Formats: sequence, C-alpha cells, structure tokens
Amino acid sequence: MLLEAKNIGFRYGEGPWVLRGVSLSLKPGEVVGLSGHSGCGKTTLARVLAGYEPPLEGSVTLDGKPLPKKGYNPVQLVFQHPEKAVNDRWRMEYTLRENRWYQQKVLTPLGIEPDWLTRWPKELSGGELQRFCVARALGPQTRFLIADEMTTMLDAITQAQIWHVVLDAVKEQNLGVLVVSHEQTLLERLCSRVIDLEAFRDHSTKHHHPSDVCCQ
Ligand SMILES: Nc1ncnc2c1ncn2[C@@H]1O[C@H](COP(=O)(O)OP(=O)(O)OP(=O)(O)O)[C@@H](O)[C@H]1O
Repeated sequence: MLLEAKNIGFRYGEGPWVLRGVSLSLKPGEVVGLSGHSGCGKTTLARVLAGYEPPLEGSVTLDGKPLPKKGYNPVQLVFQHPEKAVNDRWRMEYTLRENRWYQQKVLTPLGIEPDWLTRWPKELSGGELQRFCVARALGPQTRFLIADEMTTMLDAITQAQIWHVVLDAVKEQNLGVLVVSHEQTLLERLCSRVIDLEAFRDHSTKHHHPSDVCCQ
C-alpha cells in the first residue's frame, strides 16, 4: 500500500498558493520527515494528505485509489494541539471510542492512567490529552500516520515514550509515518529520509496567482 501525493496545489480561498507542484510518496513501514520554515505549508500538506482538505490541483491516493470518503480513514492525522482535536463534552473513554478499533494495548505504554479515562478533556494536561490522540489514531486499520508537530509541546521523556509506541507500530503493523517537524534533531533521529517542503518553492513560484498578472 502506497500513500502518494502527486502535483498537489492548494490555497485558501483566493489567497496565494500555499502548495504548488508538491509530490511525495510514503511506503508502509517507512518513517519519513517533512521539514520547512514556519508558514511554508507543512500543516496544510498534512491536512491534504489525510483527506481533511481536497487538493485544488493534483491527487492524493492510497494504492492508486482516492482516500475513502466514508468509514475508517487509514491515513490518521495527529495535530500539535490536542485540545483542538477532542470534543470537550466527551469523557476521554468516549473520545477514544471515536475510533472503535483503537487498541487497548497501547494505553499503558503511552502512559495513560486508567483513571484518566473517566475525566473530561479540561481535566487533563496538554501532554496527557495528546497521549489519547495518539492512542485514538493507532487503530489496527491505520496504515499511515501523519504526525504534525505531534510531540513539539512535550518534554523529552514524554516525547520518547510516545515515539517508542509509534515506532513499535511501525514494526508490528508496518505503519508508514510522516513526521512533520521543524526540529532537525528529531527528524534525524527518527527518519530514514527527510523531505524539505521548501524544495518545491522554486517550482511553485513559476506559477502565478491570477492577481499577480497585471491587466492593463
Ligand atoms: N485557514 C487558513 N486560511 C487562510 N490562510 C491560512 C489558513 N491556514 C493557514 N494559512 C496560511 O497558509 C500558509 C501555510 O500555513 P501552514 O499552517 O500550513 O504552515 P506551516 O508550515 O505548518 O507553519 P508552522 O510551522 O508555523 O506551523 C501560511 O501563510 C498561513 O498563514
């Protein structure tokens, strides 16, 4: 199974192109980095790859087919800010069950305490909430994980704990992971290769936004 983005173009409304001519592919069991300066479009690409935003140009496919519109999404996205990714009116056990195939076995290795399950999101710290978001994303049917600055706000020990669980899933269920981060040391430690999103910029500037064209 291959996750493939071909010639992706995306912009918000009539704004400038954020992504243009971006292509990448991710194989099962592969851990690949995505780097680039702040604002260059990493989060936008992460959202496009996981099917949250349809690309305006190009395609995202899984084994040559579009991402499924219904049912389980085999491409799971974990964001930097877990509080935006959970429903504050759901207790944590309900949040977890949002992915009805979530795996109980990852809870302890992720450091999730049993009594956190009955708490509301506002009763947990950001790091504790993020562990739930990772657990929710790691269902057995997950083929690819897009980790968008997933551990940026966490201390080193919690970061290591979470990545340990994710790398186990890479080995055990042949999960492919895209590590979106501006932390070079993290990317070097985890990834077999790193894609620099800025490398596509030269290409993108060859295409002009309609408002760049002067009409006289
Ligand atoms: N909802 C939105 N509406 C309009 N513009 C947006 C929206 N979200 C992002 N942008 C713009 O798109 C560009 C890319 O943003 P994006 O969040 O993808 O960058 P990033 O590389 O992930 O940045 P960072 O590393 O700071 O998180 C930025 O110029 C940003 O201002």
